[in-house]
Amino acid sequence: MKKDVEEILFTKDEIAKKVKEIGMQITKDYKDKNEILVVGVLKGANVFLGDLIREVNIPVYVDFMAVSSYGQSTESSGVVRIIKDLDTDIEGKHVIIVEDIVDTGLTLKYLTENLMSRKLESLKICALLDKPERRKCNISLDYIGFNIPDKFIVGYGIDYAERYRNLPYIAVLKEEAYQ
Ligand SMILES: O=P(O)(O)OC[C@H]1O[C@H](OP(=O)(O)OP(=O)(O)O)[C@H](O)[C@@H]1O
Ligand code: HPA
Ligand SMILES: [Mg+2]
Repeated sequence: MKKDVEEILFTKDEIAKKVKEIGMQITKDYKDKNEILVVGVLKGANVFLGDLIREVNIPVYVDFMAVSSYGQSTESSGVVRIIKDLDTDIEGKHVIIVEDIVDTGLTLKYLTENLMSRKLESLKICALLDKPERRKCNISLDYIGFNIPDKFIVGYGIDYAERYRNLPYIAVLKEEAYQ
């Protein structure tokens, strides 16, 4: 796995520091609410969500949606498929969508429109990584960890063709690894 890595963008410690900061900010912003519901977007956001909720110091409920648009490619198919919907009714809830990466933005556009139709109390978006150069639609992010350049990255939950999710850091993949 490591031989396929061109460059480490963020180390394990840098990620942990950033996740802690985001967790503190969420705690502050929602301190007057009884609870929040965090919706993780599987599979990529799984690792980030696991670390993030342990840095939030108010009652957190967790649910997941699974969507996919990249499959075996480094380019979005443009078609977002729901593979698993939420288990719970989110009407009246304060919801935060937790994403690993925002690239074209198509996944989040689809998800926000879908969740907004369920009459929730409030909706915010938290993404660890933002690749703004590649955006194909307009979405506003409430919590962002790092801005990244227009390169295909892996690690800390994020895959290429289902591989590299278990790298503890976030890295740029060598081109030959996916050609
Ligand atoms: O902004 P976009 O261009 O839509 O890309 C971002 C989405 O793409 C990845 O998911 P993917 O479809 O690869 O599924 P996965 O999380 O199971 O890897 C990533 O985890 C985001 O959910
Ligand atoms: O840079 C990326 N890497 C892996 N998966 C992704 N999905 C959107 N962008 C990316
Ligand atoms: Mg993927």
